[in-house]
Amino acid sequence: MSKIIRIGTRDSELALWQATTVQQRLAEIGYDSTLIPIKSAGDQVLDKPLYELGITGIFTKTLDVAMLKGQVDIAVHSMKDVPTQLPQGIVQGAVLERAVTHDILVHKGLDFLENDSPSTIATGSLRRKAQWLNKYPNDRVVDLRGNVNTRLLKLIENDWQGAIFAKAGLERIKLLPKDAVLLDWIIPAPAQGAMLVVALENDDFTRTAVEKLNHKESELATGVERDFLRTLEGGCTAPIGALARCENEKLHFEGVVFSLDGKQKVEIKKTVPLKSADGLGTMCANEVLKNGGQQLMESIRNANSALH
Ligand SMILES: NCc1[nH]cc(CCC(=O)O)c1CC(=O)O
Repeated sequence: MSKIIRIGTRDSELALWQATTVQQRLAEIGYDSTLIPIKSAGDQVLDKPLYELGITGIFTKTLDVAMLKGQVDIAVHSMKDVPTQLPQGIVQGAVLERAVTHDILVHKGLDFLENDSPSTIATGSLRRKAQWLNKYPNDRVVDLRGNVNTRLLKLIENDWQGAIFAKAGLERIKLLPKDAVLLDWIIPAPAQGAMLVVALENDDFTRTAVEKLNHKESELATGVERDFLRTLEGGCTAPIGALARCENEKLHFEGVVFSLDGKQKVEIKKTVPLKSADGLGTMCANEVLKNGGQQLMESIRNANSALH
């Protein structure tokens, strides 16, 4: 039996690039597909910081609903935007080979790094904010929302020295400035740089097709990072970073949770043989919780609930 696979996607340039990539990859292995762009709630509310909206999965929910209603067969997501708990009936179909994982700084000249006066850096991410303030405690971090294109425009329009982006996102839509600075000291979001295809659990035809796009090492690394996040977060948004890399049959992991002001952190680093990487994310999260992470997460939860 053959059918045309309907690919649900957000309608931002980045999301469309990612969905088109999946469409091409499916075509290469003999499957026809069609793109169905759908506006997500996360793209519609632009005047509030994401963490104030207090919902995880704001970018993915609309597509989940479309899939559960039978309007699309798969959805393509930036994996870091996908909640660690997938909705009932929806499963991970494939993790595509991961692109660069790190953040970069887009700026208007780097003189601000040398002089002593405080700079203003824009980001909507608690994780980026906390890590920037940890390194540059005198700087000001302002909120920045919208899709990648919108955020680049806002940087140009405002009197800020720079803004932080995922390198992978800007590369994909060919908007990465040549002089952007790699922020390799910022630990990325769990699964940053990876694309996830989700499918319906009971759709064997589509799952068999999509499975062929899965990249084993990317699946393993992002799985460990998301286990770390899932164990720590308890459903709330928090400044959590995690990065796993596979190298020479080993998996290198680092994970961290920061206080909102970036002043405190609890981190962990571990290297294990690839074969025994399975429970690593959960184990590392439990160690972080034991070493002060629990108190950090509680104060973050209290600050979050004061917002709502
Ligand atoms: N939060 C939005 C988002 N989700 C995924 C990407 C980029 C691609 C990726 O990180 O996989 C971005 C943009 C950004 O963080 O600058």
